[in-house]
Amino acid sequence: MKHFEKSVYQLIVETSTNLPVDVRKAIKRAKSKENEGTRASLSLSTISNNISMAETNISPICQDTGMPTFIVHTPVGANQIEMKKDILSAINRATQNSKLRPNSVDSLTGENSGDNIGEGTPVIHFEQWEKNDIDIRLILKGGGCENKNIQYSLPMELEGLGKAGRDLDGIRKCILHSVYQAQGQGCSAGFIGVGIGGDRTTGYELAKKQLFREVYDINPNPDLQKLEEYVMKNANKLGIGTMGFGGEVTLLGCKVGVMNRLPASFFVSVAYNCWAFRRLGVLIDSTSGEINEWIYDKGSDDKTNDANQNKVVSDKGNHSSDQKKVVLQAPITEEQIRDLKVGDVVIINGAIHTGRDALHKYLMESESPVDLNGGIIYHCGPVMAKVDNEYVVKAAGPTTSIREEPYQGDIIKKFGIRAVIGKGGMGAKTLSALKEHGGVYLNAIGGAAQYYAESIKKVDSVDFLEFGIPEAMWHLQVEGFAAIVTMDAHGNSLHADVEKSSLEKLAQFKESVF
Ligand SMILES: O=C(O)C[C@H](O)C(=O)O
Ligand code: SF4
Repeated sequence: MKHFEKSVYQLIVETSTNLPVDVRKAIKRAKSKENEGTRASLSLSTISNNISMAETNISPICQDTGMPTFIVHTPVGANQIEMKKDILSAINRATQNSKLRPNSVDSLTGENSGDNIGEGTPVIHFEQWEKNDIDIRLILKGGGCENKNIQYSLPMELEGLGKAGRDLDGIRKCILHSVYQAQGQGCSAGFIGVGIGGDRTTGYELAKKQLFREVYDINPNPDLQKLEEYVMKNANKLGIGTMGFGGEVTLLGCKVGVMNRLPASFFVSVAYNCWAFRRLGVLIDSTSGEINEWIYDKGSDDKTNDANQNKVVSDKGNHSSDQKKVVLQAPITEEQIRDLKVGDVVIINGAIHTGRDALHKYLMESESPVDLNGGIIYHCGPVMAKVDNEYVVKAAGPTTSIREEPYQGDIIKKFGIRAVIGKGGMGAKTLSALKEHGGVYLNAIGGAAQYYAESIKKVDSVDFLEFGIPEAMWHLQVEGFAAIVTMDAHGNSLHADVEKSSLEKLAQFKESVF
């Protein structure tokens, strides 16, 4: 199979950079349901714009290219050992060419392997079938949405919904709860795959497998079809919206599968996938290794961007006249920060510094290599390329901020940081530090990695490269970097408000339906 490696490489590049048509359609539909000018609508414009940019630039849609997971069906007698070698080679090549971010991290030492290859990564499932072609499907599911997966063990008591029993109605409650608990942190609006039954392991596998179904297919099982339709109709009533900003559309797809279980166990496993729902597949000729056919429609001609695309979040926020647009340049003063309120749009120029999990832990015990007084921290793990010995940003959207909740408040105060950019919001401890010290939390659009990469004009330098590319502290110069104040120095948090109101809305689904 002379061309197999090249075909797998093509599959990886397309999956990372070119969103499938059914996903684009779902995003376009969501956009049409949001009122013009709202935060949700403007965020969806940024997302659509980002999707087009990724396709044009042949660069990752989102900087987190996830856990590459392949499901391969091979003809009887095909050499799976050779295929695996080729898949690893293609993964390595795609990583070196900045189509994938190096994402394989040693869980004990924290060392990044640098090529996406390591114990357990990538994931490759082989199965035989009685056809002549090789069917190979790939999903790149990022870590932020993976963290929002959830597994329920019935019967149980669910927040807002009461008792969930071992029946279709109990399953219904679990699914609605799963959407609620994700809030905007998995880059809503999202897609869910649900696995009913199995054990803890196969339940999650079944859930993830559902994500390989087309967004607009119809479940052949009438009960599950009914359930999927119900969830699609009702989950959006939770009002969480794109990025958790509030809005009409929270869920873009729901696919449910079922398998047998043990008498003692009843699991409902939910795999949450962000809007950057990257999965494609190919049928490959098992003699030549050439691609015969693409299994899902690839993006290309369905341009989802619209007239609003370049206005993005820099337009007025949610129809309120006291929300303003402010240009900030570090170092920022306390006075400038105290002047900002939730809903304001901020345009950042000048220096920002990336920092995520490893850096926050480090800064708790050690000094910063640069002066952060009045500075801006960006929760981001970019994709970088080295061109002529200089680093160039290839993709750089925000990462989920809540992971830094144990550290952030202390770090803001210790180093005099004035603004934190991320996504999904932070908790009570950070909110109180923002109030005490005079700081803001700025929400960028999760997944919009091409859009933000464009506003990064220069990489000044880097510290802690030994943490790996995503975890290093990159010192960047930005121009026109737009984000929304979602937590201010007056104790207000849009995230806390949306969480509270969505919990109230969840309670309307308490009564039994099925
Ligand atoms: O690791 C990242 O860059 C982002 C992650 O997928 C997240 O959603 O937090
Ligand atoms: S940052 Fe958002 S869009 Fe990207 S992988 Fe994470 S959850 Fe998905």
